[in-house]
Amino acid sequence: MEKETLVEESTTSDFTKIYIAIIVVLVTLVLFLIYRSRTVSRRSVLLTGLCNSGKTVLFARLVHGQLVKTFTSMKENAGEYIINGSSLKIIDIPGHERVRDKFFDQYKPEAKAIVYVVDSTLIQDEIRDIAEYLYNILSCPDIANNKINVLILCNKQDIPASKNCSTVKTMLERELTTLQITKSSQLEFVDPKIKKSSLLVDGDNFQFSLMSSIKVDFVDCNATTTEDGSPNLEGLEKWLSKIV
Ligand SMILES: Nc1nc2c(ncn2[C@@H]2O[C@H](COP(=O)(O)OP(=O)(O)OP(=O)(O)O)[C@@H](O)[C@H]2O)c(=O)[nH]1
Repeated sequence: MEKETLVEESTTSDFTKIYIAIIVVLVTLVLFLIYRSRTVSRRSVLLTGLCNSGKTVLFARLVHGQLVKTFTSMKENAGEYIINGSSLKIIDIPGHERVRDKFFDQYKPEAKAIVYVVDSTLIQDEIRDIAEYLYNILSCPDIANNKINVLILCNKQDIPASKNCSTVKTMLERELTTLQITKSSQLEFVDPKIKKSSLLVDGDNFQFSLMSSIKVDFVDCNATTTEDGSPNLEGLEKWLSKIV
């Protein structure tokens, strides 16, 4: 009789162990599925920059391998770019001030990298706007926290008045130095504790190399719009092949 009770007890405890194991596996599976559904896979390259910098021409060159006639976009363009046997999704974000933040916010969760296109012929006249939009991108927590790489693409190098990428870099560093001082003092006025969050780098002098979580590269480019002119996308394509 005693033996029977012992056998019964051990069978019951075996069943309990199996039940617990099944529950643990099910809970883990459910948690994993919830985690998977919340993590968006990052495989998009966002083409950003002011109006007329050349994003749509570049998009058409990369995605369709051809030259297109463009006009100011108010909607995004999206397409696949194949490189080294893999594919990246290229998203051309319109540069118009009224819509660019909306589209940037919509696509930043899937960004693997950001290409910031600059019209190198207008850098002197547009430096404030160019630096301000770039500041907004670089100070975006989603971009810094996910260590998203950024390429500053100095476009329209076929035009003699254009500045090359090392001049563009120097001009942007100077402007971003001013910008982060202005932004941080404005914020300090509102709340001294949030001053630090507005700085792109520690210290007053901004340099791209001092940014701790975002790597910023520079390359020259021309997406050339004439039928007979050959484009130069070599630097851009090399960079894309590294991040794919
Ligand atoms: N010469 C020259 N012109 C270019 C180059 N890339 C673009 N363009 C011209 O610049 C103008 C603007 O090009 P888009 O590609 O429409 O500019 P975008 O950045 O998409 O502009 P939005 O749609 O307003 O954001 C067009 O007239 C293009 O033909 C280039 O490398 N060289």
